[in-house]
Amino acid sequence: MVEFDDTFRQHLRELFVWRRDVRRFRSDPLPEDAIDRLIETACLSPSVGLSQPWRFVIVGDGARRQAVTDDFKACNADALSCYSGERAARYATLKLSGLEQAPGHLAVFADKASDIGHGLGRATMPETTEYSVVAAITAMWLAARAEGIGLGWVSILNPDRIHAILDVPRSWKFIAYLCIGYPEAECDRPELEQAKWEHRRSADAFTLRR
Ligand SMILES: Cc1cc2c(cc1C)N(C[C@H](O)[C@H](O)[C@H](O)COP(=O)(O)O)c1[nH]c(=O)[nH]c(=O)c1N2
Repeated sequence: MVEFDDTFRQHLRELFVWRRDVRRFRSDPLPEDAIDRLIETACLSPSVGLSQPWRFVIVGDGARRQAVTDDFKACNADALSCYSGERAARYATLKLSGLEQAPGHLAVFADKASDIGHGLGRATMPETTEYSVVAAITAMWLAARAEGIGLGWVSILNPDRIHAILDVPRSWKFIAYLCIGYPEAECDRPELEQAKWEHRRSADAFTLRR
């Protein structure tokens, strides 16, 4: 049996504290097998009915990467136009993707048509397919940080455009586009907190007791 001691638990807590959404990447490349290893770890995640609905697309093609970056720029301009006044001015200063610097691009989808798992757990809550994929992304995020690799989740994208750019099956639902690389800096506070956009609140703020 494997046991985890206090030192491990302390380190694990530090891993949670120091995991960041990274938008600023150094230009040095990742080890050749880094993304495959992260995918392997992600595949150890829980999934509804053991359906393993995650589908990963490693995006290495320059034209496709550029098309995703262009889509981000268009979506981000639209997002900016939804704010006004001081909030708009602040939004305009935020760096919300590392698409142009990150050596690794990874798109993640949920396969809504797969019969792996034989539907167990999904009849009343079909959205558990997507939840399972998000669980896998979280595992990957932490595993990456544990080896000094940063991961940045980009959602300011048009899912239909991403489908077309990456030419994946229609039954795959777009979940995340991840930038992966070595971070320029480490920090124990979210970048959005440093930029005074939002702050992390204590667990009490989100916990009811009945
Ligand atoms: C589903 C989802 C989608 C996004 C994000 C996260 C998640 C979970 N985040 C990252 C988000 O801003 C970040 O997690 C919080 O600000 C907290 O910071 P840390 O992750 O603790 O560094 C994110 N960040 C960003 O710069 N551009 C984006 O499009 C997104 N989209």
